Amino acid sequence: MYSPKGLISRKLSSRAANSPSSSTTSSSKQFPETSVEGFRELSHSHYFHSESLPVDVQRSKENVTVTVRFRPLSQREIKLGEEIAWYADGETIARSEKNASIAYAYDKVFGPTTTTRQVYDVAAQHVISGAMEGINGTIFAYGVTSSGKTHTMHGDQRSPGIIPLAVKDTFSIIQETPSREYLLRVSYLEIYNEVVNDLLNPAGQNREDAQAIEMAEGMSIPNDISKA
Ligand SMILES: Nc1ncnc2c1ncn2[C@@H]1O[C@H](COP(=O)(O)OP(=O)(O)OP(=O)(O)O)[C@@H](O)[C@H]1O
Repeated sequence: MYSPKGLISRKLSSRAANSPSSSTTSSSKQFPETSVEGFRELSHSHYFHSESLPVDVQRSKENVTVTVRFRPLSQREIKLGEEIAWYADGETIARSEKNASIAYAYDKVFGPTTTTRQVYDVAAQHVISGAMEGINGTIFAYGVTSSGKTHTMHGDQRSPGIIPLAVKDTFSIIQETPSREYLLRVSYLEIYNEVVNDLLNPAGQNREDAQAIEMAEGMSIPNDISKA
């Protein structure tokens, strides 16, 4: 369901302005070209895709939404004298610092001060509530190395990521709906260089399960529900 190197979802309305390889995108078939093109341009950001209902139903009638999150420069990058190359111009535009005429439009663009909670509320929460009502949904993050995918998806105790926030919401909904019986299955996967890694496999190369379990325990999920 989740990859710390990337996140996916279902309705896309990625629109890239001034990009030769992308125009208004209204179907998921056009998604790969549009997202990959934009992604390569945005080195300190990553895409956040969510399926199910769009971020803004009034504005978008697409099944897939694409959200961009810019992270702040790291201390190391600041020391190296690196500069911000792209910034969030308003709520939907990613604009080049060097050439203001180059801009890409998305369903939502978050700047470096945005919290993961805010990203979750806008771009992911509706996928979880939809899934609990039987609407299939997918959320994935996609971006270059160090763009912030793990920070957004996994997070830490201080700033829980999309996965722990989604798990918490899922169990809250279960708790609030005693008349219905739920069966939850959980997997934790990473797709890297087209290889799928099972992050819950103790023999796997890239284990993040210990940290994930620690975080889930810290979120006090009631015993009777966590065993369901
Ligand atoms: N929104 C943010 N605010 C503050 N720091 C961030 C943010 N996003 C990422 N970082 C920091 O940037 C660094 C790189 O982020 P992260 O490890 O999440 O990237 P990644 O895309 O998962 O990288 P990789 O593909 O190499 O696994 C980390 O130190 C992380 O804490």
